[in-house]
Amino acid sequence: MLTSYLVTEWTDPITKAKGYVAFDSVVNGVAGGGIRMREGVTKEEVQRLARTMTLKVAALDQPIGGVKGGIDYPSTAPDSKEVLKRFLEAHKPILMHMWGTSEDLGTRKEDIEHIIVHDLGLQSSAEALLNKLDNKEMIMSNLNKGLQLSVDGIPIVEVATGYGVSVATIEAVQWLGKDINAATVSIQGFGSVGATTAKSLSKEGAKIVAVADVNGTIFHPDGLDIDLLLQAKDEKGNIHREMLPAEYENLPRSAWLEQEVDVLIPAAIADAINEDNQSSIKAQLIVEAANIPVTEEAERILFEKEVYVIPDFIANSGGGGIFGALMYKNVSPDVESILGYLNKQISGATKSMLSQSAEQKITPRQAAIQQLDKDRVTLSE
Ligand SMILES: NC(=O)c1ccc[n+]([C@@H]2O[C@H](COP(=O)([O-])OP(=O)(O)OC[C@H]3O[C@@H](n4cnc5c(N)ncnc54)[C@H](O)[C@@H]3O)[C@@H](O)[C@H]2O)c1
Repeated sequence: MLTSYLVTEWTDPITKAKGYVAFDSVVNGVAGGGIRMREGVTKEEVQRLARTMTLKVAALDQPIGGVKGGIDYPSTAPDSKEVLKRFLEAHKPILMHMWGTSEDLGTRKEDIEHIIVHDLGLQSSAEALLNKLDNKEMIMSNLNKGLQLSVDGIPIVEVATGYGVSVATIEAVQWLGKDINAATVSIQGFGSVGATTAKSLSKEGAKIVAVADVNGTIFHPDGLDIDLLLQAKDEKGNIHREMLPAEYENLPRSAWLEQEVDVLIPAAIADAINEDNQSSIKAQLIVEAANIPVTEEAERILFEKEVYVIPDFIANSGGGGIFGALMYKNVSPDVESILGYLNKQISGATKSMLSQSAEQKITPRQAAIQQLDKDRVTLSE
């Protein structure tokens, strides 16, 4: 049973939806982490996600703890923004003093920022974190400038997560003695993380042969045209099949996992790879773009079969890394500096994690945790 530093439980007075905020750790009185909205989210899932946040902020050397919010409600419901608003209103005191937040699965940064600034009257969704800094005004101005940047029309926070996943993938593929230009990839999820990962990896020359969204897997052995998929996707990450070429095959939702590819990238749900389906995996490398997409037991079994999992708190740290870069690392608010910082950070962490994993015959996750500051990540089970 996972224990957290602090957990709130909330019930929406109108829909009766449940919501949770789990602080896994608090450093300097504050913690950072996004809000997930999905039907079926449990307190335990939120606590596990908060644990990942503790590891992520420690890996990025940010002076904050790890927290996560979760609302058990369908993000596609017409009143989902109203539910999100009531959840944020109820947590206003925590947002003012302890919790810097952002988006996650099923929520959008613009919606969260809009509610926090316009409805709650705070300065920013990162207010609690900014209040701890001496030069708050200057950093807030850099943060606002940085967060407004975009690449090819896609907001930098989204681009950065996918970019970071692709940096970790390239390092790991090289470590396995392969070239990214010759690598084939299958991705679960085509929302903000899956789509930007696909875009970034295809730019680097990888061949994305399969992409799954909630409606099934789209497959083509010669590789999918990612720009076309991006045009065919809506803001929830649903791909409109009628906009795709007839030769693209429509396979069941689970087919993404079974493909003969070099790399699998789960970029959607928790526990996507588990004890029951891990035996169908043919890839040698799994890069966790989603949070907690591989169960502990599946990871252990796969490692025995020399299938390596690059952990979420290294691979998908790019989005959170931007906040850290602009708030704590003095990185200037332009695309080149931000992506350059993330590249150095994530490729360095991936390389040293993999060499320690090989040297000590431990999983990449165990190696990465060993490399973190013990005081930050002494976790209670
Ligand atoms: N958004 C971020 O900044 C961010 C950063 C780091 C990690 N993450 C993690 O990445 C994951 C995805 O987040 P997102 O923001 O891209 O979500 P999103 O809501 O934008 O997209 C989710 C995608 O997954 C697909 N999907 C949902 N259920 C599925 C299923 N059962 N099978 C196949 N596909 C399914 C949806 O169709 C959609 O394409 C989450 O685990 C999240 O915690 C998000």
